[in-house]
Amino acid sequence: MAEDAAGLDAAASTGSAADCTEMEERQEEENMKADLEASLPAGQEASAIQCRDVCRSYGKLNVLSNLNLTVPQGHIYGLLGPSGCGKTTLLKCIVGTLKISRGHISVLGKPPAYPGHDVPGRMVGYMPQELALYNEFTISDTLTFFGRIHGLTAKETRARMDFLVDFLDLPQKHSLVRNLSGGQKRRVSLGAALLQNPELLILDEPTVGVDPVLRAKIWQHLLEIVKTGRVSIIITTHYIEEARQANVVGLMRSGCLLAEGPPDAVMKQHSAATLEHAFLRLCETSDQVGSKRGSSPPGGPLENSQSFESGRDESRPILAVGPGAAQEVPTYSADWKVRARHVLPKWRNIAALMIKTLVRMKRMPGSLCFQFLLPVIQVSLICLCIGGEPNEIQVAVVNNETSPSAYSRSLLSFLDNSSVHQVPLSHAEAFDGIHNGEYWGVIGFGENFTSYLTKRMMQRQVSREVVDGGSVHVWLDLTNRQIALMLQKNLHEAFQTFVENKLGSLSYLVALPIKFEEPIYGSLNTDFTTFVTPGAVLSITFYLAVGLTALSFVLERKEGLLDRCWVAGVSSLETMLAHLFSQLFVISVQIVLLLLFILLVFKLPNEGSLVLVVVLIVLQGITGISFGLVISAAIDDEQNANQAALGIFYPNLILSGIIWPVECIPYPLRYISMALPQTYASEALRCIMYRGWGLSRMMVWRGFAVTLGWNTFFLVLATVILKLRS
Ligand SMILES: Nc1ncnc2c1ncn2[C@@H]1O[C@H](COP(=O)(O)OP(=O)(O)OP(=O)(O)O)[C@@H](O)[C@H]1O
Repeated sequence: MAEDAAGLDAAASTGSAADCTEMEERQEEENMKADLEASLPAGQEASAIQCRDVCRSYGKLNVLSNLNLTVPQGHIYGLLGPSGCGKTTLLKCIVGTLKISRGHISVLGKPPAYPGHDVPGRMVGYMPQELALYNEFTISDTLTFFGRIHGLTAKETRARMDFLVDFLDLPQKHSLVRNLSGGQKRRVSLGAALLQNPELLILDEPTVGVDPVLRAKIWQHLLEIVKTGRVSIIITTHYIEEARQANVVGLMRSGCLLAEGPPDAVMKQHSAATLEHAFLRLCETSDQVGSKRGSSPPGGPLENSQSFESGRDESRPILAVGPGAAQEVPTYSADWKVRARHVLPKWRNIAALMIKTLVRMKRMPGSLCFQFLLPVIQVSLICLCIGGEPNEIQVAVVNNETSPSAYSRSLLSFLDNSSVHQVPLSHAEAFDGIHNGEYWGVIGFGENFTSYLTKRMMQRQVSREVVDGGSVHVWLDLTNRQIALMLQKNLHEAFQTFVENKLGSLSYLVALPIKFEEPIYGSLNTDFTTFVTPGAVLSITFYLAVGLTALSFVLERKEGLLDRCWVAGVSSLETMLAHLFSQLFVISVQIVLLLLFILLVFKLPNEGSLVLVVVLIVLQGITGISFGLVISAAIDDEQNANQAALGIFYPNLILSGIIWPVECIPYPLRYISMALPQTYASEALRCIMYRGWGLSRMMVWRGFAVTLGWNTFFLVLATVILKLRS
């Protein structure tokens, strides 16, 4: 506390002797530069990283404000600062996973992600703050995966792996990452950053959760690898004192660099015995000057820090190292071939990512089986439970005829007994029962039904009483339309069979004057299942692909895996293509199983080309993957991603005419329905399967065209969102 108070006093006296202090500071800066230059081995004055006037904000929150930082070549740079001051953000800007809003960054001679530059790529080893490891991988899988991306041969990877397992004191290399302790996982993550012997190491808190002995060993290794002068390291740590081993430290606060220089020089300048005290003094001085200037704009400490030290360049740290902020930004150029190569996807990376997905699938056999079987289960449930004939429908029968040869008995015998269960009752019991919900209908016959019906059949003119008495009277509970319709249909069919039985060739005399000829397409027995299934197959394929894609990407981003792969040199396009190809494998198996079930088990007809059927379903799967990519590009959190995927499920299912014909949708909504990915596609699939149509028919090619259109739109949208958000 005494020291803190002294620091505050010193800061207070700064204002009264401003000129004097300024001169002293300049002198100190000169001394610092001299110290740093003296610490540089000959020929290493070049800088590995240069940040000039770097600004970066998240929305309205300014995280980096005119930050200047220089990491000399062949040095360890310890970046220190309190939690939330912007260290991780700065590192992400340096490796290129975040774009800066203003300023200039040069990493190993060029801006990050510059065409033809290997940053991100092989030149940089990045250990993010998150563990960023695949839990289903073993240590060996993890290092092999990054080895593949960096283009190491299997032999090189093995040699490095053996060294790193030994050096980082890792468990057996066949241990699963998910079974490792927190500290062991961090060491695997560090191993992945060190794997390819990069020229630049960017380590975000590599020693958190690591025991002091291993921490010392890691620092010793870092000091050793920089000795050659080829490797430069920037490291953040919460253990401020361990940064004394760094060649240069940068003290950061509220998005600005307060000081930068060799640790001893920083401590000397602030008459502090430890780096922690030096940092405390710097903060106090910064606060003093800030409050003296009265410049406390709203927006929190990040903005306050911009007004550090009155009368000097705000962006300049107290102890600048290397070229000043005013240095001109160099211009870079790359010819079109390099630019084209930079944009084109690398098959090596795509293959590495696909192998990664396959290895993960292999490690999760339960989940893979579920993925394969889920669509089959869903479509089986649809075929079994939707559109079939109701069974054992309870119907009350009030028959006032008693004779065993009565027509009423004969007619009732033609009623399908498996679907209609007849319960003979008295008039009162029957109506009590239907009012109590025990029966779906009451079928009534008058006592003269047989004689009246005979008269109706034989005589040209009959009275109204004869017509009424010779009719079957039916009272229905129409609250369930499907059951009521089935009862009506069964009664009509029973009557038709009865008439044919009684009148034989003369039955046409009592037939309705409407004759349904052989159907042009489909069969007379077509049920609702036949209508629903094609659309359901498309919808199932689409949604499973949406779910898998959206969730896997959101989770990978959340765990820092996407960033880590990007820094290793994998582009967003390569990630998307690899995901698309590996998902295509899953979709293909799903589709084969789906088709086997609907065509062979549930015997749905397919009059058209099986190739067209398969291609259309695969394209719908790709639409699902593309839509999943849009969700994962736009949404960071898995809960929101889930909600987005589920949120569109029901409206899309209803509006696409999958469970009920589009013709029933009222007009303003019909336009939306027509634009949806599955409306015309379902229609096209029905046309192929039931009408045997090919691509020459508009209703078929329109389904393909709309699906391809959506695929393109979703993929472009996902790419644009990813670009805008990086
Ligand atoms: N994706 C983001 N969206 C919005 N704000 C963010 C985001 N990432 C970081 N921030 C904010 O930016 C500020 C700096 O965060 P950053 O992670 O760079 O700090 P840090 O110095 O690395 O902290 P720590 O030492 O705790 O890791 C914090 O206020 C944080 O809340």
